Amino acid sequence: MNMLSNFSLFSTARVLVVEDALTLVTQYRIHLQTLGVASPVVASDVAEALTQLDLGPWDLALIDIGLPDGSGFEVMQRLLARWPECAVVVISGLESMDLAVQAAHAGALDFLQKPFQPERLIITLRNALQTASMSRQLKGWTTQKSDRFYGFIGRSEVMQSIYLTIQTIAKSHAPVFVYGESGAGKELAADAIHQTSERAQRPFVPVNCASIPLDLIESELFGHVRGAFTGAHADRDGAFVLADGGTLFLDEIAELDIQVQAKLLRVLQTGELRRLGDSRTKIVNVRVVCASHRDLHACVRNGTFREDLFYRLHVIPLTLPPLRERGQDILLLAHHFLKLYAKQEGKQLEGFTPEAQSVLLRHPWPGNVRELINTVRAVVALNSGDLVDLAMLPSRVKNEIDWATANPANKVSENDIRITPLAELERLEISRALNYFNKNILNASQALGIHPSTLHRKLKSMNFDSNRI
Ligand SMILES: Nc1ncnc2c1ncn2[C@@H]1O[C@H](COP(=O)(O)OP(=O)(O)OP(=O)(O)O)[C@@H](O)[C@H]1O
Repeated sequence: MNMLSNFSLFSTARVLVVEDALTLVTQYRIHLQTLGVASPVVASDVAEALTQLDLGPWDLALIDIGLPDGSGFEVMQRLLARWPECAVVVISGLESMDLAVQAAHAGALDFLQKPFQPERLIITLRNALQTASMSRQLKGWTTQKSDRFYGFIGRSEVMQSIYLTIQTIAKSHAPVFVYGESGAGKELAADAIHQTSERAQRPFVPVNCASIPLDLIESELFGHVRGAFTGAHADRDGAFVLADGGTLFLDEIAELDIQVQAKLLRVLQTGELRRLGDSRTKIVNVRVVCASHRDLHACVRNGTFREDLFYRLHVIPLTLPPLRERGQDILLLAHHFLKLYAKQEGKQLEGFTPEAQSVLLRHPWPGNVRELINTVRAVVALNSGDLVDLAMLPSRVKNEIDWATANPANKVSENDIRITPLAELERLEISRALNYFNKNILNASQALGIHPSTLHRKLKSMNFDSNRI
C-alpha cells in the first residue's frame, strides 16, 4: 500500500522547474525528493528558463504560466520543440477550463490549478515522471516484437506498447487504472500486471463490483464476522484479506456505491481494514488495479464517484485500445481461437478464406476480443470443412460498416470495398449501440446523440427484433 516507492525509477530523471514563487519552489523540491528526484533545476522567469532549455534533455518540466517577464506558454512551446519527449505540467493561479484545454492542446501532460493539495501534487508528479520514464524506454526499445505477453495475443504496435507499459509499471506498487471497452482485455491486463510484479507468487483476486448486490459488496471486499448481519453464519475474509501480499482487481469500480467508496478510500489511505461486525483492525498489503468502461472523470463531475478516491486510484492510467484498432491482430486472434476450438470439437477447420478474412478485418467488434472469441467458437460448432468461408460467418459480422474504407490498414483487397446504403448504416449503428449498452435505450440513445423517444420510433419503424441484436 506504500505509494511512494519509485525511487530507482526516477532517480535519474532531469527536472526543470519554472516558477517565481519561492515557497512553491521549496514545495516542489521536497515532493520531488520524496519521489527520488535528486535536484531539479530552477528558473524564475522566462528569460532564465530559455537559457536553461539547451541544457537538456529534460524528462519533466513544471511550468508556471504567470511569470514576471512573460507567459510560461512560451517556455513550454520552446521546450517541447527542442525536447518533444519531455512531460510538461502547467501550473496556473487562474481558474480557467480554457487554460487547461489550451495547455493540453499545446502538449502539456497535466494542468495544476493553485492552490492545490500536496496529495494532488504528488500524484501529478509521479504520473508525469512515470510517463517520462516510459517514453525514454520506448525510445530505446529495440527488442523483437512479441505475439504473446502473458494471456495476451497480439503483435500490433499498440499492443507492443501496452506490453512495455505493463512491464514498466510492474516495478511500482502504485495503483493502476485500466480503461478500455468491454471485452478489450482489462482483466487480462490486470492479471499481466500481477504476473510481472514481485507479487506474482501471491494471490490475484478479481472482484466485479457491478455483479455483486449492494448489501453484499462490503462483506465481499472487507469480510465479516459471524452474526454481523442476517445470514452471516460464520466468519469470512473479504477480497482485501484474500489478496494480502498480492493484487486486488476491482472491475467496474464506477458501479461501487458511494458509501462503500468512502470505506474503500479509508482502507487505501491507512492500509487497515475492519471486517463487518468486528472491532479489531487488520493490516493488509494489497496492490489495487481498477477498471471501468465508464469515463471516471465524468462520474466525478456528476457526483457518483468520489474525487478523493479517484485521485487515490488514478495513479497510473493504462488504456487498452479497442480490437478494431489492432489491425492484423484480429486475424492472429481469429486463427488462434479457430485452432483451439477446432481441436476441442474434433474439426478440420484450419483457416479463413480471403473473403472471410476481409470481413473479419472490417467488422468493428463492439464486443472486442470477447465477441471475436464467441464468433469463432460458434462458427466452429456449426460448420465443417477446411476453411471458414463467408457463408459460415454470422450476418451480424458480415453486414457491418465498411471499416476498410475508414481504415486503409485493414484493407485486404481493393475488390472488397463496397459502399453501404445510409439506411443500413443507421440500422447497424443503432444495433451496435444497443448491443454495447446491453439494450439500455437511455444509454444507447445518448451515445447516438438522439432522444430516447426518437430511438424508440426508429426501432419501431425498422421492425427491430431485439433478440437479434
Ligand atoms: N489480446 C488478447 N489475447 C487473447 N485473449 C484475449 C485478449 N484480450 C482479451 N482476451 C480474452 O477475451 C475475453 C475478455 O477479456 P477480459 O475479460 O479481460 O475483458 P474486459 O475488458 O475485462 O471485459 P469486461 O469489461 O466486459 O469485464 C477473455 O476471455 C480474455 O481472456
